[in-house]
Amino acid sequence: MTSPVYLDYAATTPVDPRVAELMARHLTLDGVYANPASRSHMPGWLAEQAVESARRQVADLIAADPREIVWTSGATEADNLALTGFMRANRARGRHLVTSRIEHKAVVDTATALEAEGFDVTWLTPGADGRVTPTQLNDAMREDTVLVSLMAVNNELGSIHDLAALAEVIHAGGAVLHVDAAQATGKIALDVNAMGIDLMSMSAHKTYGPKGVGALYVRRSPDIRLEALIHGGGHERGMRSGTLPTHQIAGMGAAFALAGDEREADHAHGLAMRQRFLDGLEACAGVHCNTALDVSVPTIVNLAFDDVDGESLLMALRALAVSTGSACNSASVEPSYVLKAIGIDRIRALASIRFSFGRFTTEADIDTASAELRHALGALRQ
Ligand SMILES: Cc1ncc(COP(=O)(O)O)c(C=O)c1O
Ligand code: FES
Repeated sequence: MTSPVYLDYAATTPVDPRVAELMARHLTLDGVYANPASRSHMPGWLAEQAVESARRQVADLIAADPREIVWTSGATEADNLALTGFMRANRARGRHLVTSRIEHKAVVDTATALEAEGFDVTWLTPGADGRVTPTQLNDAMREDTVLVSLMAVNNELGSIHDLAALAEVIHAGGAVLHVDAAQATGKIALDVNAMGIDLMSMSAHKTYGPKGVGALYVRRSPDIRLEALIHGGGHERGMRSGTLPTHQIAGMGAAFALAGDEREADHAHGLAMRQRFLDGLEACAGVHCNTALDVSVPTIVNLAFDDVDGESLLMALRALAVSTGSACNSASVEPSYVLKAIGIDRIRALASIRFSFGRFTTEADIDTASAELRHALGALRQ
């Protein structure tokens, strides 16, 4: 069996070969293998240098100061640290958190756990374009609102939030903005100061870096206080203990440096691939776009198909590696909570598929995808 055409970049991207090569050099005796916390010898200093240079590369992509970057195991941990760490540390100031119904489970489930801990959560329902508006947010703000968590780019739809406009409302209300940017790094320009972002979760593996590493941006001025969730040796200024995985971190740094250098080229490639894909489906009847293309990243297209069932369609599309929604929920037979939240009915949500592509997707991949789809739709509708 030939391997399927990979169109699930939103679940994870392949590691860029330039990144993989660098990571390998950080694992063995010939390279930077020591514990970066070891202060008593040169191998330790070299490892520390590698970590600090990666910290600068990550900070540079988002126009932050390297001292504002805290390494984590991924965006899930960064989301947990941002929400739980912030709400617990700021309990005395207020107990109200605002978020949306289309956040990733790492935010949704953390906010739900905080509700059980006695915090109060307002769940905003975005519009059909997958976006919360500043007016809507303004209406949800209260005296005791301390934190608002909204994602930069939605992982199922690709929709982009207008963070700068939302941040204005949040800061006017005296609260802090946390952004889940797992799907945004390398896709849209990010500048924490220009956009008014106070906390931001990032992940390496959505941006051509390795799985198992991420970071949380934590604003220093004004200083954001967080209560640590992982206690131990006091690494990362006490915010996240644990020996730093030098090779993972170096990989994330290199991947983020490439993301900055290649963002425009990646974007242009994404637009061309999306156009080719949609052109290839023009002859198909009963295809609806769940993604609001004009306000979304070009690399995620969520489509609904009339008169077919999603599971049968996925089965018929075995030549393509695609999914009905997020990888985490792909074992579920329930329709996506994200599609439901933007007002898509159950039947259509069940017959929806997310196509996501990226840096290494070729025209031939796209042509195979549209041909397979045309064929499967024809066969299933007969
Ligand atoms: C929007 C969003 N947030 C968080 C995550 C989780 O990131 P990680 O796999 O790094 O924990 C993902 C990816 O699955 C995501 O798409
Ligand atoms: S963590 Fe995002 S799909 Fe699972």
